[in-house]
Amino acid sequence: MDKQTIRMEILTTLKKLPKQKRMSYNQQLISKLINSSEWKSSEVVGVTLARYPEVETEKIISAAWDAGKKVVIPYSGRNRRLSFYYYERDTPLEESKIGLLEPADRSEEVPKELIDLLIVPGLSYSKRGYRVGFGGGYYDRYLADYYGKTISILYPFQLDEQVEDLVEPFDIPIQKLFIASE
Ligand SMILES: Nc1nc2c(c(=O)[nH]1)N(C=O)[C@@H](CNc1ccc(C(=O)N[C@@H](CCC(=O)O)C(=O)O)cc1)CN2
Ligand SMILES: Nc1ncnc2c1ncn2[C@@H]1O[C@H](COP(=O)(O)OP(=O)(O)OP(=O)(O)O)[C@@H](O)[C@H]1O
Repeated sequence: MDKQTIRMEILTTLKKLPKQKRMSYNQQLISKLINSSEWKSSEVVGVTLARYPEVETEKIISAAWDAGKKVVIPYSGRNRRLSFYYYERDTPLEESKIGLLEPADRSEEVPKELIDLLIVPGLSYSKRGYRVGFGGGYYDRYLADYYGKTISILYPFQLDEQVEDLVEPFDIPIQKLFIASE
């Protein structure tokens, strides 16, 4: 199976997921996350503004703010380069070409050395933390010289050892996966 097929299959499954199930998974993930040492030891957390049917991140962002952490969100720039910016309740956003919400004011990029924890989005993962994302390699490029902590949060069906067969030299595994249980 190739990456494109995996992407389509997982997107289909995500879209079919009943609301109740989705809510219960999200609940589990947020509690696993906020009880983790990775979370507790981080002051600056990088996270995406997830869009349906991705795994939700809204409550993670609120939890970070409530815990007094700073949140940074990505902008997908030229040459598939990500840059991160502080995100607060009143931060102006704009819609990207593919419909993601991204920071409108990009005058002050947050250097990657300041980001303690990156919550990396993806569609499918192997146990070792290799991932298939939306394509583009934005995160692979960013992670190539990122030395902070990386985690991903996922629903049980997003774990797939077939991802191991698709690992390419530029792929960088996520350090820790938080997986909702059935
Ligand atoms: N919610 C969310 N935000 C995220 C990601 C994600 O997976 N989820 N990303 C995870 O990586 C980055 C953005 N990923 C992207 C992946 C593909 C394309 C894309 O297909 N772009 C079109 C058009 C771009 C252009 O014309 O330059 C293309 O490449 O054809 C854009 C961004 C950062 N933000
Ligand atoms: N460090 C890097 N330097 C240059 N090109 C890279 C690097 N990492 C990945 N790439 C390129 O980016 C593309 C990666 O696409 P892939 O389908 O693996 O993306 P993905 O991991 O699913 O997406 P994303 O990381 O955006 O969520 C490949 O074409 C690869 O050549």
